[in-house]
Amino acid sequence: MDNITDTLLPLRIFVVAALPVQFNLNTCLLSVGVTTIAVLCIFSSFFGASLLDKHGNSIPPGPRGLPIVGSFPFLTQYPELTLDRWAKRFGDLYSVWLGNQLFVIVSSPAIVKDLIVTNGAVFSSRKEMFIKSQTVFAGRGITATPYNDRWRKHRRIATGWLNQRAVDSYTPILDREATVLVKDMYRQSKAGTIPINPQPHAGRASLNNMLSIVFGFRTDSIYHPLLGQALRLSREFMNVTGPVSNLVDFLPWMQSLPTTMRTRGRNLHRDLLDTYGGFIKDIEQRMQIGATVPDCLARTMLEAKGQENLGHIDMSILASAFMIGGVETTAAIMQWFSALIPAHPEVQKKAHEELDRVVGRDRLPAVEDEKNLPYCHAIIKEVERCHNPFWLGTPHVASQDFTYNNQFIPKDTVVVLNTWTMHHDPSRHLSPDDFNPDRYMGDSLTSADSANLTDPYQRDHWMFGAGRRICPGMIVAEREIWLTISRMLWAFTMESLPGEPIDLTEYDGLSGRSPVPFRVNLLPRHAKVAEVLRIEEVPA
Ligand code: HEM
Repeated sequence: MDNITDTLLPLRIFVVAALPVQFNLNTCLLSVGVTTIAVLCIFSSFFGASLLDKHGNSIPPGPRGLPIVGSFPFLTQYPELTLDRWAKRFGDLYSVWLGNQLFVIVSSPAIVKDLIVTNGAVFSSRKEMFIKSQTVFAGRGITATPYNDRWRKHRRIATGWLNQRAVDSYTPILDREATVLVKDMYRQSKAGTIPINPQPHAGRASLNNMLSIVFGFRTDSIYHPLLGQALRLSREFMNVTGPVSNLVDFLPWMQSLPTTMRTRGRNLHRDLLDTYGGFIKDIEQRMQIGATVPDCLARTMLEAKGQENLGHIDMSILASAFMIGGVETTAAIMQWFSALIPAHPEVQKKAHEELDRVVGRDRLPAVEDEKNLPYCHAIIKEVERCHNPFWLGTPHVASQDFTYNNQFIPKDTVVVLNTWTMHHDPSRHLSPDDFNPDRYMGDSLTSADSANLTDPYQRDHWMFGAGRRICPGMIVAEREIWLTISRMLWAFTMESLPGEPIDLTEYDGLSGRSPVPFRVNLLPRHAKVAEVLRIEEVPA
């Protein structure tokens, strides 16, 4: 195919897509179709790249979508379920158009490995989305940065703070927050006599861990105003910047218009700088007057800012990426755990038996106990398989043309890991809709180690992404989740309330997901709970 035909192909795709619309509607609406085609002619240049490689291989098949907006309208609610339906129809590698942007959706571990891991040099970039990269992160932010030197620098700083040795050094922080979580739940539930909503407790445990690591301080109560503010910022970030959160990213002509989405993006940028940039300024001032500043990421960045050429916005956005990436995520797993366990008393009973046998009732489970508590370890993996907070992860981008098994993936294509489909593949996970931790018995690996397995079908799950952009916070996240969940299991029997079933299908959030608010009864399991937690008295 010659170049002219190449350039016109997207237009043809559009015209084909537009035909059923015109056919079904009355002649009055025909003019809408004609206008739409005219508009598309103007924007057809945005499709830009050729959709065939030099051997004539075309892009993977996929749903046709609607004129102009492509498949966007089908992905605004429960996108993971729509992607799963399409995977069944179009296969493990298929194309989706959102506005002028081509996405390929990858639904099999083998293809994830071939593309994202083995060909990591090609598939490790990010699309500079208008809202996320340009507006909210102002061209910075490790999560959104293309595969370039700036990303390498930020990734090096992040890994320095999140590697095994670093995580070992601040395990006392994670340990303290996990105990505080259980104590606060015990107190707020008045020793199990009134039901509570676990959400603020999970949120504060995660927030305090990240605040301590990034800024060297913590909040002292679930009513601290920073908790609401931090959770609001994370949620707003997930809602405006998710892979299919807004059409403005995919329709460039909308980007100069004063849309609500653009305003939200700008406000979020301002709020992140005010909040997290504000903490950095405070720390810098304290350092300038020689006050003591605890060891934390912000101090490290300030000390290295000359050498690393880090400006205030760089530091604020990197800190924001930690606060956004590290709070809502781990908190969501704790919440899904608290929502799932009351519905599975048999799972809870087995975990309690294991904890009594291995840890006993005189102390809380610790980091070292994990290897001897395979069932509790398996519960966590199963929660993560069933309720990955990010079904669509953070998409990668092809930085050059690539042909895979005779299917063409043009440069700048966005590549999405369809983790819902991979987590529910019955050939990998028998009866995938069941919550069944037994499926992970015998898998003693951490998720960080599991991600390095040669056989991608043996990997536990895909919650942390894959390849060179894989979540650098895995080690801290896993340790934090282990300490909080194993201690909740140790301390409480968790029960739902009569007449108040916990909804396990609905969720809050467009990109990051957590359960809709619910309450549970947390009954202390034995008389030693208060003693071990050193709770003198519970307020009446
Ligand atoms: C349950 C907890 C978590 C989940 C599910 C999660 C998930 C993810 C995913 C899916 C990605 C994208 C990976 C890819 O591109 O393939 C990611 C990236 C990232 N995560 Fe996490 N994450 C979690 C916890 C954390 C924590 C605790 C931190 C920080 C302390 C963190 C910091 C980051 C950063 C900085 C990136 C960007 C990496 C890059 O683009 O190079 N995450 N995370």
